[in-house]
Amino acid sequence: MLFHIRMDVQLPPSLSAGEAAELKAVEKARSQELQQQGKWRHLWRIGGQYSNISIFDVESVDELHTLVSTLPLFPYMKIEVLPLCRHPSSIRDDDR
Ligand SMILES: O=C(O)C[C@H]1C=CC(=O)O1
Repeated sequence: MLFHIRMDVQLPPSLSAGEAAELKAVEKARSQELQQQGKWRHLWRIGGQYSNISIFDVESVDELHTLVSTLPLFPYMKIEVLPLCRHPSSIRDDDR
């Protein structure tokens, strides 16, 4: 199952620069692990914003929820999820 996800990050001003850097490093490692596993299929920065557009490829809504809600930055992100279905006119075999 594919999901289009938008993540808007808002770190609290109370977080020190060191704490923010550590959190971002842990988040980066986790996101790269999920990308290696093929779960986090695409990751794009939205220009000019601390936000991304991602495509997740998971087995279920429960799996999606578990992966997203355990991201280190989850407490500091607003997340929007759109479930994706195969378009009948798509020429791409992996669009499912
Ligand atoms: O930077 C972000 O968009 C938030 C998050 C997603 C991947 C990552 O390394 O951080």
